[in-house]
Amino acid sequence: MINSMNSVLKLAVIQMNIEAGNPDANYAKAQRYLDEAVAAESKPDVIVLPEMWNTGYALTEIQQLADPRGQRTKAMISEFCRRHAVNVIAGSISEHRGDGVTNTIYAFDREGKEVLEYSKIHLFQLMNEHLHLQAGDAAGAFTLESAPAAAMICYDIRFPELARKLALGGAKILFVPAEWPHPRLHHWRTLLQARAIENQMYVVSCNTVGESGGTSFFGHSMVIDPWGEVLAEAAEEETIVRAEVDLGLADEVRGRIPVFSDRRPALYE
Ligand SMILES: O=C(O)CCC(=O)C(=O)O
Repeated sequence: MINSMNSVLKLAVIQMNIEAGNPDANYAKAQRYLDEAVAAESKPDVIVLPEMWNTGYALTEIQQLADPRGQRTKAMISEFCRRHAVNVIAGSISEHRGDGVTNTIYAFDREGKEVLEYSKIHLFQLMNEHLHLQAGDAAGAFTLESAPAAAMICYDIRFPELARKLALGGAKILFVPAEWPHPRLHHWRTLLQARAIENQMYVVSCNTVGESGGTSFFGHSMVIDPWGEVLAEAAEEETIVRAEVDLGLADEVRGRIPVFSDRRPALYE
């Protein structure tokens, strides 16, 4: 466990191609990448998966394909976390909740205990999410090894109010699983860096790669520090992005430029 004396975390971000409409293939691939991530000499503390990694954007079949109450995903990830004593931000999956399907992140700690369930609250109309998915109704704050952390999903990063709320709640690191496509690479990079700089926190994004239904996903998963420096960035192929972060830097940056205490919310909220 980390504490105030040890806030360094090794990250492994799994940037993978997802086969739309083929959960069995995607669960098998995710398992292979998880195994590869922990096999490294420098074992990660936290592993991150991308958005909708079980089904991809097979939205017209999503009712049949989504994981009922997330049971298959939760069993697989929880067991993996326990076996390897590692935290996993299980990207997001399509979860069937009985009355509809949500785009939901789970996070599990080193004991295999679920510490976060967050369903995407802003559905992306350009890709018809609003026609097939139910939006969540709560923000994604959680605790990662004693530190305040948060998660948002893909399109959510266009809503700075959400990231600010999570940062005001104390989050020092924000995880962003995504399936973000061409041609908006400059939006992706700029928005992620902006969320890191304005909220003085780490941003860890995990995008997909490959083609699906005429849409091309560009990868470029990124680890950005609270100054906005890019510590690691993938290209457009499948890969595991590895980086080390020190959550103490968020406190240091917040101390040097006291954005939070300088806010004048009465004038603009
Ligand atoms: O906001 C964007 O440009 C992309 C968002 C997106 O692809 C998503 O939320 O799935």
